[in-house]
Amino acid sequence: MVSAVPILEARGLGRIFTRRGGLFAPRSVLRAVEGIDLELPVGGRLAIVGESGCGKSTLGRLLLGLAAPSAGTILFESMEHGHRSPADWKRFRRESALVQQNPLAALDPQMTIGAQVAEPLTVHGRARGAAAREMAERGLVEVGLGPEMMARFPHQLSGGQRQRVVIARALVMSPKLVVFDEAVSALDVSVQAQVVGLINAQQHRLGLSYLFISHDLRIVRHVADRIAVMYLGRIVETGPIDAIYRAPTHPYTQALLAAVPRLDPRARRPAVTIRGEATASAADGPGCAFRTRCAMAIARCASERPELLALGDRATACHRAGEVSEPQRERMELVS
Ligand SMILES: Nc1ncnc2c1ncn2[C@@H]1O[C@H](COP(=O)(O)OP(=O)(O)OP(=O)(O)O)[C@@H](O)[C@H]1O
Repeated sequence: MVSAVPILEARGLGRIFTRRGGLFAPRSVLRAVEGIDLELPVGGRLAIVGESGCGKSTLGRLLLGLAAPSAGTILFESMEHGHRSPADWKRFRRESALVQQNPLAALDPQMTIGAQVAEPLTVHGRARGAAAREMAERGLVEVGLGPEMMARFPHQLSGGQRQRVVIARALVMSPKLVVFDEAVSALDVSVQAQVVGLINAQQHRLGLSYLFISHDLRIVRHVADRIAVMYLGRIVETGPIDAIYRAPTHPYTQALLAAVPRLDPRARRPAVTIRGEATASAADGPGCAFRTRCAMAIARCASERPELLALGDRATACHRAGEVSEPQRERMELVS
């Protein structure tokens, strides 16, 4: 059951990276994340999607306080990150977790699986010794791994088993908030399905609130209630996942979904990619950052940045939102 009270909120969130210039190149500023507003209700499951480099990981790290924002505020359980004392940060660290793509990099090759899953419990003073080991073993069983895994080392496990270990370690503290950042992207399709099932089961069991960051639109449908589509640092469309998949209104979301033919097994569309690439410079200036790749762009798109405007429980940042008809959409796919 999803509560209406947000556990996590972001307002006007931004992160700038300054790139040092070379001999002939001036310093440049990259707006990796800009103007992000979002709310995650207790028990909410929000997917963040978009192409590589659009700022998804940076957003996840900002929300977890692992990177400092250049602008905006983040509130977890109504407390601003910027106002946290060291003790408040400690509590937040206990109550939040990040699960990343590469389990081998996340695990220590020299430590047994049992010791690694128990580690957060001892580090945060929750349990130690036999009690911590028992909780770790239970955590492993909950992600479908037998107690015999306790004594093994990461290299003795398959990729899917290692990712389960990473999830067990993230969940052993019963966190309230988890950011899954491309958490299943490196796994085989069948293992992906198992891990997605596991995430769903654990979410249900713990009443977790989470962000699920992915570039893979086939997967997010199975793990999220709402979706936010990012393009060059900004959210361009957001809303309930079923409604957005059924009727996307932003041309970028439409193109992303059109590029995933297997979303709808009845559709016999070829896999297509959106023409061109997202270039960071397109986000500078007054217009829409997507206009250079958009088959629907008009003069206004170059002169005026579309705001993220709400319509009911969804919102879109496009001057031509919702104008695209089914036949036009087919043509758009052919253009790309
Ligand atoms: N520490 C950093 N210093 C400089 N630029 C950075 C840094 N971290 C990220 N960036 C840049 O910020 C932009 C957003 O990166 P980010 O990793 O958040 O995107 P992403 O959508 O998660 O992409 P991917 O899926 O490829 O990880 C990219 O252009 C990236 O090169």
